[in-house]
Amino acid sequence: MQPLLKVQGLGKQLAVRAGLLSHKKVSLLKDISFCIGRGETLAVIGETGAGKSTLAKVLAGADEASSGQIILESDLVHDGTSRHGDCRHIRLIFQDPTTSLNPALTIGEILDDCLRLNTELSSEQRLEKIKQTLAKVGLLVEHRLYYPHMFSGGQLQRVALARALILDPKVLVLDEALSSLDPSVRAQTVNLLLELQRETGLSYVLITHHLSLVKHMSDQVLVLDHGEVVEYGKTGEIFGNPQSKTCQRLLTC
Ligand SMILES: Nc1ncnc2c1ncn2[C@@H]1O[C@H](COP(=O)(O)OP(=O)(O)OP(=O)(O)O)[C@@H](O)[C@H]1O
Repeated sequence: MQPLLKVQGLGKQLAVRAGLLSHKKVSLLKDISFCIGRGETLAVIGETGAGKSTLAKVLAGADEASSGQIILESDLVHDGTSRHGDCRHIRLIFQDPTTSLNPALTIGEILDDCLRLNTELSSEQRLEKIKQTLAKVGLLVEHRLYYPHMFSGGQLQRVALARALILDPKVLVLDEALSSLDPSVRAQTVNLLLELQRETGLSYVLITHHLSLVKHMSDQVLVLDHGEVVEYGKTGEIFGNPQSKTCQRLLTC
C-alpha cells in the first residue's frame, strides 16, 4: 500500500558563527527516512536536543530542510532544495497554545483568518466551517466569540486543534502538544485525537517524552539521537526489544 507520507534522506544544516569572521556548518538532522500510512501514528522520541522539534518544524514547513525529500500522497512537498505547494496538508501544534494564538482576536476571527488566507470560501461558508470545526473538537459554537484568555489550558489546546483541523490536513504534527495538560485533560484530549483519527483517517507525528502516550497512541516509533535515526520500527517491537543504547536508556527512564 502507498504510504501517505514518505520522508527520504531529510537533512537540516545550519551555519553557526565559529569565530570573528568564520562560520561552520552544524547538522541538526541527518539522513532521516520514514513512512506513515493513512490513519497511522508515528511517535518520535529522543533525549533533549536530539532534533525532534527541528524535525517537526521541517515537516510542517515552518523551517526549511537542506536536503532530502518529503512526499505526501505522491506529491513532492520538499525536493531537497525548496518547499512546494502550501502548508495546509501538514499542520503543527506546539506545547503552549498561548504563544501562537493572537490575544487580540476572538477564536472565530483566528479561525476565519486561517480560512480567508488559505481558501476561496465565502463568508457564510467560512462561518459554517468554523461552527463544524468547533463542534468536531468538543467546543461550543458560542466559543467563537471568546478571546484566548477566556479558556482553560485544555480548552486552548482544543482551539489550537481546531485551527489545525479547519484546513482539513492529512497529517498533524503534535510537538509536546499534550505535555502541559493535567492528566485528566490529557486523557480526554488523547481520546478526542484517537476518535478524529478513526473518523477521518488523519495521521499523526507524535513528539513526546511521555512513553505511556507513545505506547497508547503510536503504531511506529522513531528514535532520534544527535539528529540521526538510531532505531525505527513497530511500537510493540521497539518497546519489547529495544536495540540501540539510546532507546534502552529512554525506555528505562
Ligand atoms: N536556530 C538554531 N541555531 C542553532 N542551534 C539550533 C537552532 N535550533 C536548534 N538548534 C540546536 O539543534 C539541536 C536540536 O534542537 P531541537 O529543539 O530540535 O531538539 P529537541 O529534540 O526538540 O529537544 P527538546 O526535547 O529539549 O525539545 C539542539 O542542539 C539545538 O540547540
